Amino acid sequence: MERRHVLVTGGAGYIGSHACKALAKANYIPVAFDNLALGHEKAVRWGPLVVGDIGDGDSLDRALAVYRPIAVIHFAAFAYVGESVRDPGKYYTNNVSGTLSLLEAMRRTDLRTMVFSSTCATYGEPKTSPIREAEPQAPVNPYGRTKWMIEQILEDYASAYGFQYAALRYFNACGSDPDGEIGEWHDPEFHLIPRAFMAVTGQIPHLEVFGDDYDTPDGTCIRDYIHVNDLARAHIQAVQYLLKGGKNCRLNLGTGQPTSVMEIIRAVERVTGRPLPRRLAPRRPGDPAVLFADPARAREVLGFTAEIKDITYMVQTAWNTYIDGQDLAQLHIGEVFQD
Ligand SMILES: NC(=O)c1ccc[n+]([C@@H]2O[C@H](COP(=O)([O-])OP(=O)(O)OC[C@H]3O[C@@H](n4cnc5c(N)ncnc54)[C@H](O)[C@@H]3O)[C@@H](O)[C@H]2O)c1
Ligand SMILES: O=c1ccn([C@@H]2O[C@H](COP(=O)(O)OP(=O)(O)O[C@H]3O[C@H](CO)[C@H](O)[C@H](O)[C@H]3O)[C@@H](O)[C@H]2O)c(=O)[nH]1
Repeated sequence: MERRHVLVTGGAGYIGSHACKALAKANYIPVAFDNLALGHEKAVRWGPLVVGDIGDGDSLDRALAVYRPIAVIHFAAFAYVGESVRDPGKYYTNNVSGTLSLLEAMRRTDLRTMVFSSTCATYGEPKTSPIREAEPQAPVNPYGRTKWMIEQILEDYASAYGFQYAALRYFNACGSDPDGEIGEWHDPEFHLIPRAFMAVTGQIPHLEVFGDDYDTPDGTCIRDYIHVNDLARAHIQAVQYLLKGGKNCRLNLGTGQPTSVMEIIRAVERVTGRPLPRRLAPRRPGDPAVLFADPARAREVLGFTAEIKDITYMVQTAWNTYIDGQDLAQLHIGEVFQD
């Protein structure tokens, strides 16, 4: 059968590049559309890279005309919670206006199928976990609000223009390609597991543990860590579900398994075989004590269940592709990881 194209905005980024690899394995041709603001050319290895901005309608029109994709998986966004509080304009412009520009380009070519990267940050600080999709949407920062706004825009585009969408609310993406071809290469990096590696390797003097007096068994925050390959697979299942005429949906993507910051710290020490220098720091504003998914709906709707449950394995895959700050700077200019 002819291999069909899928446009992957943000395809040079962390989750997007893993999705591209999974798409190619599933016999699609992933077309990465990325402005390389935060992504890496070297992470695009399974299909063409179009260097363009989702805010640029002409660039999108050209890519859609050349590749005629059957669907769009939309990862491109800024996703730093703290930065979104300091500079909300940057987030509303890139995430919300950028998505509107993309949706309008899709309308111009009569392409109406989108899988969208949403986040559990749309729930804000829910009173209880596991979190079901019906929980109130109450984001507590501009980043989360941009994602919730986009979900509502998608609903309006579905009603008025016949768009089909799946908004996938990820919990904490982690780990990397078990083959070691791509990894989580963020600069700057604020996520717990790569920050822990930075402390283990001396890139930073110590990991700050944001609070140990939460109402949790060991006092540290609890999250739901889902492996990036499981996330990638969920996106392909969502594309296939929509193309078969599946109903529009908003789904949690998590394992449903609660893991504390201390449990991550111990996994990092086990995997690296080194002590993790750490220091207690004040609670990070806006951090809920406990956040984990009820994954039942994604199973019912997409038939999706996260396969990787072992946190040590998740951390191991991340460690295998960890790149320190200096090499990461080189990755931007393409001097390492030659094909
Ligand atoms: N990492 C997580 O734990 C997590 C959790 C929930 C949701 N998400 C969402 O998943 C998506 C991907 O996250 P990630 O961790 O892979 O981030 P990432 O920064 O690694 O990838 C985002 C990519 O989008 C590109 N991009 C940004 N703005 C663009 C624009 N205007 N035009 C074209 N390209 C643009 C960047 O260059 C980058 O390659 C984001 O939408 C994020 O909000 C991530
Ligand atoms: O240096 C650190 C970094 C994190 N943490 C703790 O580790 C846990 C995980 O923190 P991350 O920053 O790795 O991720 P978040 O839980 O803040 O994730 C949120 O922000 C992400 C955006 O990057 C996603 O949108 C995700 O859905 C949303 O819940 C939190 O309890 C945090 O307090 C530390 O103790 N020290």
